[in-house]
Amino acid sequence: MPPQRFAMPSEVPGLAARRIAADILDGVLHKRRTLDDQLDGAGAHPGLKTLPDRDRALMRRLVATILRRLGTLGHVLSRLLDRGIPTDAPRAQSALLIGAAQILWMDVPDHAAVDLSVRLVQSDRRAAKYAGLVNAVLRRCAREGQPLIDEVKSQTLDIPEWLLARWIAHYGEITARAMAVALSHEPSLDITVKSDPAQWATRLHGETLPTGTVRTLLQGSVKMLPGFAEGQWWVQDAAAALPARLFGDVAGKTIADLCAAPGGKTAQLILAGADVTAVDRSPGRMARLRENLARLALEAETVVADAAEWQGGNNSGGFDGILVDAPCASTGTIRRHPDVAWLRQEADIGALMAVQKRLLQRATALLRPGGTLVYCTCSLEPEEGEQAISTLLANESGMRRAPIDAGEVAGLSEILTPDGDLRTLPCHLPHDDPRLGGLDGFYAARLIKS
Ligand SMILES: C[S@@+](CC[C@H](N)C(=O)[O-])C[C@H]1O[C@@H](n2cnc3c(N)ncnc32)[C@H](O)[C@@H]1O
Repeated sequence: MPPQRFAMPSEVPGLAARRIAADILDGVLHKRRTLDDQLDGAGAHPGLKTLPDRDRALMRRLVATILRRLGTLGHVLSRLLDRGIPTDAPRAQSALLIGAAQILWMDVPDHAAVDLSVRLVQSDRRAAKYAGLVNAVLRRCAREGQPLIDEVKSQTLDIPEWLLARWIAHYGEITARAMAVALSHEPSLDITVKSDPAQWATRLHGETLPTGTVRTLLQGSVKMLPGFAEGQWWVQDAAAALPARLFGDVAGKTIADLCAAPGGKTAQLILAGADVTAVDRSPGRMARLRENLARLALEAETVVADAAEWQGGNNSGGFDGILVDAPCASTGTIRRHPDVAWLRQEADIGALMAVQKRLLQRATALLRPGGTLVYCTCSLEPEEGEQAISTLLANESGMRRAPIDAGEVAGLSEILTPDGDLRTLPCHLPHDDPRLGGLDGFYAARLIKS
């Protein structure tokens, strides 16, 4: 945990936000800590509490921008630094990244970006000797940065090589590169509303997507937006809002959501009239689910358990529906969680596949005959999607695929596979303004138990 040195009353405005950004960036790049872990819950950076909402939002955007463009930033800085990025003072490295990201992609005056980064290194014992270097490099970045970005525009430096190679192998070169480009843009804020999307699109200065999601470019704390405190909507990527709809009419049906927290899909199912049992292994995440449902004035039974072992509680005859939104490599969420690209390792996929297989087996057992299983992951990796389902179908003769029709997904046939599964990609739903286009990468399949 960083020392308590953030709320200094006489500090230059904006410096605390940059210092916390630097700590969090160090956490991701050098301690392999996720952004979620450092931004929320028990492990959150203690300085966050001292930041006004506006600075907190700016800090989050700054860190996300750096992680989203890390490969390109590395290229730009290496071209501007004769002897490479200093390795003996991590704060000098983060100050350079923070300064350059603001200059190149954010609406911060260049002189302020340079000044704050210089102050950042000056206040660090090991990095202070690099104040002159940081000043000179960032001034050059303001003058020469854009052409240096253009130099590598056709390359895909912001996606780790191993991951890009997988995407090329599965989706082909053109699609994989389009995915990488889509991931380099700051994403919109996607919202699922309880009712009347058109009205909420107007109130939130956004637009309604064909699937009913409200998409807006508003920034800052979502808690301050109209309708949040009143529980009229929740944040949910447009692609993440699709799997729960694949059950069709769920009014009065029993549905077990086996990996439920923080509850976006649980909320959709309750709102559609289902009697939902929400299961999640993590007590902390389940507490968030309960908090979210309370704000939305929605009710579900909640169970903290390993769903791969769970016996179904009081439901002895089997559930009408089971949703498995399995833990996965999460490579489909890199737009919104850019740390995933740098923290995830290819070796993780095998271990996650084993968990997915156990969850699918249990889900099959918990379903009543004729019941519907929807399996989904926010992963772009076929092992966690298409292959997981073909393995299940090969081993469980009592399960068959119920192909999804384009009419169920607002006519978007491009997001369906030839087998009738859902497969959204970051480059789907293109828009003239790239920030308003794109979807998280999701896979979903619908199966029926005979
Ligand atoms: C992708 S997230 C679920 C997101 C959620 N469905 C939503 O829409 O908000 C995966 C969840 O699975 C939970 N999880 C992982 N392994 C589990 C297991 N064996 N049993 C139950 N939950 C598990 C994690 O704690 C995490 O909350």
